[in-house]
Amino acid sequence: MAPTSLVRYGRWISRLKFPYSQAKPISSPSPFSSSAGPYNADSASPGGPPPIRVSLTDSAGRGVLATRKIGAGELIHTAKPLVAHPSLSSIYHVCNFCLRKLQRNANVDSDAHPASFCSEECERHSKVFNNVEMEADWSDYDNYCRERGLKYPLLVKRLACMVISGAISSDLLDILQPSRLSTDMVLELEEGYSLLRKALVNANITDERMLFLSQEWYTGVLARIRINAFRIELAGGYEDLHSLAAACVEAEAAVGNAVYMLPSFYNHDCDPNTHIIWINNANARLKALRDVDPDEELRICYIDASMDYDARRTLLHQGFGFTCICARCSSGD
Ligand SMILES: C[S@@+](CC[C@H](N)C(=O)[O-])C[C@H]1O[C@@H](n2cnc3c(N)ncnc32)[C@H](O)[C@@H]1O
Repeated sequence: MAPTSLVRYGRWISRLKFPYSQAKPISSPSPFSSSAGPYNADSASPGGPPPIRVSLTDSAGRGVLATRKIGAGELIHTAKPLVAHPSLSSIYHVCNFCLRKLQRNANVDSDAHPASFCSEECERHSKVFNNVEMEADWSDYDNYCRERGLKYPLLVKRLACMVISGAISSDLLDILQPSRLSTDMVLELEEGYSLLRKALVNANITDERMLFLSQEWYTGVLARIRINAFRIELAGGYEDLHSLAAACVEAEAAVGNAVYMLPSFYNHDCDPNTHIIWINNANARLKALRDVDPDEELRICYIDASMDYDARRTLLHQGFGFTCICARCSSGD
């Protein structure tokens, strides 16, 4: 059965407010600006929108399909985060907005507030969350994340601050697929929710501005982030595949995590035809790994493809909650 076209790229992109990715002309030097286009949040060639569409697939929900032939190595599109947050171990070393590594002479001594930025531009863009974030004391919440090794609640905290500041609507992520959370998992989230609420109440954020902040909202956002967040490792200037492969082997720990809109619709394949990379900051680049035919689905690999069959299946099941139906898995490789 041919995939049913659900959404043309530009339709929903124009419906949503993008805090990290306001549509700007090409001349705007936003840190998340792509090379072109009025929707430079998720854009590729100067000539128009990316050569993709989001459609229903036969067996893996919605997916991203090529609308024309795409050549190996071609940049399909770029994508700016809807929300990004440095990992706690990187917080003094990367830009609090775009996750770019800070220069050594940046003001990041141990007494400095973690909100360091790589440029005035990033500092200005960060106002969508930073004014609210700076009002609260996050020590208990951050400790809760640190002690449990949790990274996604940091993204929820930032999203909540964006909603409070009026930069985004509280339903921004609703379009994304949520993961199924067990009752035990939901109970575990209660502590994070009450710590987030407490930090904001103590910062005198009014009830009116926190109307959206129910436990249901917190759980729903985390359930979506869990499936759709990307762990960001910067390749730092490596663009070609061989150099990137070498860079990945040497890569330091992730600088942070981010959620995107379009990249969230890419399904997984253990032998992918597309990959997502980050060069200097959280601005993602989706590139074809081989020639792709029109109407062929573009798939990325969510995990380390070099793992064996059993390890891949366990990880995909535990981390993403699905049993992979890709051709490689079907062949038992
Ligand atoms: C990041 S979302 C991708 C977009 C998603 N299909 C949607 O409709 O929004 C990941 C989810 O897509 C589905 N999926 C992705 N790749 C798959 C695969 N190879 N086999 C089966 N399901 C897959 C799973 O439900 C998974 O949890």
